[in-house]
Amino acid sequence: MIEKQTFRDAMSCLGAAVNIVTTDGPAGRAGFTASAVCSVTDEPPTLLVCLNRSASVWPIFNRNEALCVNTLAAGHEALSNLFGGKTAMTERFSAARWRHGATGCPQLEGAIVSFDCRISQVVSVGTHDILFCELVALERNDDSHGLVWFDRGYHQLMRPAC
Ligand SMILES: NC(=O)C1=CN([C@@H]2O[C@H](COP(=O)(O)OP(=O)(O)OC[C@H]3O[C@@H](n4cnc5c(N)ncnc54)[C@H](O)[C@@H]3O)[C@@H](O)[C@H]2O)C=CC1
Ligand SMILES: Cc1cc2nc3c(=O)[nH]c(=O)nc-3n(C[C@H](O)[C@H](O)[C@H](O)COP(=O)(O)O)c2cc1C
Repeated sequence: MIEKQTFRDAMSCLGAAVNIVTTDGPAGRAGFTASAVCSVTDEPPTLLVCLNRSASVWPIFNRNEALCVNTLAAGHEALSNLFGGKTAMTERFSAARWRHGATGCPQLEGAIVSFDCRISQVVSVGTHDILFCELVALERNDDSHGLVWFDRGYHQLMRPAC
């Protein structure tokens, strides 16, 4: 049996994009930072987000049935920490500018890419819900540099000079 801490230490070796996942709808507005985001299939275009059921935002995502994955750019480190927990929702959202896409979920101005989605399926595994999200619309910003969560810290990724 692998200990939880041993698993986490190993997972900290996997670099991942950092995202602010937002929702809005009948249950209200919410957002949280997530590195557990992954492409699933391109027919239909679908990604997944893993959300801890003990997070304060879980009941809101569970009821709204739509979300937007906003992939963060270099310079978004403080915003990522703000959405990383223990902060009031109004404080999180007042720290940035947002647009509203097809689903009505908040899209972060300056995100590298925003995936506006409907939640198509939810599977519970252990402490988390895996939210399968079918793409409705997307917005890209090809000018900013990237941001990765690796070894418990942020690392900026420069685009190659052309
Ligand atoms: N999948 C998740 O729920 C993740 C949660 N976090 C949370 O952010 C905070 C800071 O994380 P780190 O500085 O990276 O240190 P950490 O030691 O808590 O986590 C190291 C790595 O383990 C994985 N991990 C952490 N908590 C997990 C969870 N509850 N379930 C599944 N995988 C998990 C992630 O890949 C994470 O980067 C912690 O509170 C952590 O729980 C961070 C990354 C992913
Ligand atoms: C870099 C980073 C990545 C995270 N990734 C995830 C994730 O993939 N899934 C998740 O459920 N929580 C993740 N978290 C933790 C949530 O952002 C946090 O639990 C969420 O903001 C809810 O906190 P609250 O219960 O205080 O509102 C991450 C936190 C950080 C700082």
